[in-house]
Amino acid sequence: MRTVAKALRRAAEGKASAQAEAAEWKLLSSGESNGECDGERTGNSADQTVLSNQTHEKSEVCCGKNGICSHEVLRDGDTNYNFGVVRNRVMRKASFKLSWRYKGENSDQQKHDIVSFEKGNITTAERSSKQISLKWETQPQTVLILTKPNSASVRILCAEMVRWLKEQKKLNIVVEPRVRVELLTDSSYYSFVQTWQDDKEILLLHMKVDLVVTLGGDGTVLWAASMFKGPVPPIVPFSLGNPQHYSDSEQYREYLDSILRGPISITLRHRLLCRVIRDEAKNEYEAEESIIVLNEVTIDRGISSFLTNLECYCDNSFVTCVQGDGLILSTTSGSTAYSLAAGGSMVHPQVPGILFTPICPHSLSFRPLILPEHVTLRVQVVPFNSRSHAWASFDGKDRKRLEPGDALVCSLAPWPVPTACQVDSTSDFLRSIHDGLHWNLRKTQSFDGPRDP
Ligand SMILES: NC(=O)c1ccc[n+]([C@@H]2O[C@H](COP(=O)([O-])OP(=O)(O)OC[C@H]3O[C@@H](n4cnc5c(N)ncnc54)[C@H](O)[C@@H]3O)[C@@H](O)[C@H]2O)c1
Ligand SMILES: Nc1ncnc2c1ncn2[C@@H]1O[C@H](COP(=O)(O)OP(=O)(O)OP(=O)(O)O)[C@@H](O)[C@H]1O
Repeated sequence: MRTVAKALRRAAEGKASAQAEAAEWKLLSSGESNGECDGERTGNSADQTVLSNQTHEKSEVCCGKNGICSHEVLRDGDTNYNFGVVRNRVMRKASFKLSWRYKGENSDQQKHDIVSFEKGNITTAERSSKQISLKWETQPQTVLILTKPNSASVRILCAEMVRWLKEQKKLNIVVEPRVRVELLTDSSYYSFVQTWQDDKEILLLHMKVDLVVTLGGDGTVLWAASMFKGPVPPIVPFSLGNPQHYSDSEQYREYLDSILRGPISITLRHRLLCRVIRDEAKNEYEAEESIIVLNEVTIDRGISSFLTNLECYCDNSFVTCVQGDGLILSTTSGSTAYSLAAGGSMVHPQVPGILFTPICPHSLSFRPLILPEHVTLRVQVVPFNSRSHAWASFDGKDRKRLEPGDALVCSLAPWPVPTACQVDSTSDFLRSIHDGLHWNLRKTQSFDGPRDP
């Protein structure tokens, strides 16, 4: 009973702490933080074009009741190549507006009433065909390109794309330090490409980058999302496995052109905010740094041969005790990844919810669950009856050891990952399960044979 009471208290504290963290990020984004945004200017070394965290003087976030707006007021650098060298010219980061789009309608009509109580009758608004659309209000200026390492074809495509975006679209290009070195090894032409020197600068990327392009597979999108611990700019994933993008360079140019012009159909992919709370912590504020995942957080037995023994709570309610190889708490985007392999349902990424999927439970009746988006989940390694410790891993990375009594608290993060669609959310989801997973592929039954009279 003591464990239960303690866990319930911590679940409530966990939610408060996540909300506090969201508020902190809002402050950071609006430039009212304790000065972290206003760090010292990063020097512009001769051979390296670097980002500075000083460029973000002030940002305004404009979230009207109808739709979601983004306006960031930034201070520009003196050249196109370096952020934050001169602090006296004000530039707007490309702003955009999100609105619900209805099938057959091109207008910007927005509708937010999901439930209506007119004349005492409860009705729900028709919302099955909603597609979120992103419309640029000012032109994007800065693109971050992230690439899968060790791939010759990605490297070639990246060099070609950087050149085209710079020469034809006059955009500022930011890449990872590794990629800048690769580009400069190919040619000194690429010296205009920007990067960062210090990992702390990555924390401010969301204020400088209008668009992220990923060249790779799902793992590269996960990598891109993991770089943004708060708000995420729209991501345009170029999937290596998708011949549509790669058959010739004309096609990717056309696609990028349409993205830069807008409007773009996007999928808002929810993420999970996870915190590890050690048994000895006196309160939630002693939690370790939170981690945000796009696919899932997994608590498993690692190399131990013993069953994990995990006590699970959803808000104030006891859910169950997992005795098996472990548990996956997945987003709907992650539902087609590890959770699927463990028997979870595939869920459209726009469905708000958290998947609760056991890994090899030693029970005949443990079916996976899908819980609503607003809950806080708490998974504790049972303090007294566990034969071993457990391991938490985040999007398949960053494993953390959980001792008996340690807990993982997880809820939906306030910063989704907006990804550009090829067609629209639903077509893209269906195509990914057909092409990527060969869902329900079966030899067509032959025509000749027995029939109903
Ligand atoms: N048994 C399993 O299926 C299993 C085991 C471990 C990890 N994973 C998944 O791998 C992910 C990490 O990906 P990685 O690329 O860094 O590792 P990786 O290189 O080992 O690739 C894992 C595979 O999962 C696919 N994948 C990742 N996210 C997906 C998604 N949302 N929908 C459909 N397929 C997806 C990738 O395309 C890749 O083919 C983890 O988040 C986890 O979901 C799956
Ligand atoms: N920019 C990056 N820096 C470091 N690691 C990266 C980067 N981009 C991707 N990775 C890692 O490389 C691995 C493979 O990436 P990715 O999944 O994109 O390629 P893939 O496995 O060939 O694609 P697919 O999804 O088609 O199977 C992933 O584990 C990912 O975390």
